[in-house]
Amino acid sequence: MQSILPLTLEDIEIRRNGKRLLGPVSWVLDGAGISILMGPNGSGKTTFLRAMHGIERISGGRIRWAAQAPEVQQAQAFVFQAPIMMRRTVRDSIAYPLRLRGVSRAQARSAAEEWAARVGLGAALARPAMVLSGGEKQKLALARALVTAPQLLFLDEPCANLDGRATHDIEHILQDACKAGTRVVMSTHDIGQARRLADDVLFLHDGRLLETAPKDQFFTRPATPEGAAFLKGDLLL
Ligand SMILES: Nc1ncnc2c1ncn2[C@@H]1O[C@H](COP(=O)(O)OP(=O)(O)OP(=O)(O)O)[C@@H](O)[C@H]1O
Repeated sequence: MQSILPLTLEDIEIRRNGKRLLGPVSWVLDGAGISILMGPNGSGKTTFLRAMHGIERISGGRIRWAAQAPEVQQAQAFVFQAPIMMRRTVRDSIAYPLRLRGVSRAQARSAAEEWAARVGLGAALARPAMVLSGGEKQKLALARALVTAPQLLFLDEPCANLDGRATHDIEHILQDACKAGTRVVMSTHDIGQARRLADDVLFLHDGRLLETAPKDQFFTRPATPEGAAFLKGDLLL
């Protein structure tokens, strides 16, 4: 399949009710690895991820992909902070994106079982997805996203409801997905997680992309006073 990357953002801006939520932001998403969005609450991380994924109306600027619409949609996935569950079992929920892509029922079920085991839901295959705990829903959402081996995966705070063990497992799954060729872009509040996972960091403040830097550079020599203050744990007003 043709690569959907690079994704080029040219001065994109998002405004709602006269308020600027994001932008203007320019960025090119390409290559391999894990990019991590950091920034204080309300700095625009979720809005930025949603804009790239194509589910946020753009008020200005341009978004360009290297491929056409159907491929672009099929080759990417998004794990939401509060994933929406279907009225299906865990097994069928994970199998669903494959069924949509025309994979046979038997193959989809077998891939779903493999992914359920990988995210630690192997014992929950027959349970309704709706009754899972918050952390289990996040794991299911990750399995449902990765079962199609997407070229590009967006995640919004994927470990927000998870304990240390589950976070560790998810981080390894993301690193494996990355090695298998999935480009990952995610937000996190957890500076430790960014240090563990990031290849590069995008630092947002007040809807503006203040820094884009390789991880080591951002953590040792942030280029802006806001970035430095954020890393020190100061409140950014
Ligand atoms: N649909 C909307 N209409 C109006 N304002 C919105 C809308 N969605 C988000 N906002 C506002 O846009 C700003 C950016 O929100 P966003 O959720 O993108 O930030 P964030 O960095 O992801 O925050 P957090 O870390 O708290 O999840 C916030 O001030 C938020 O209140």
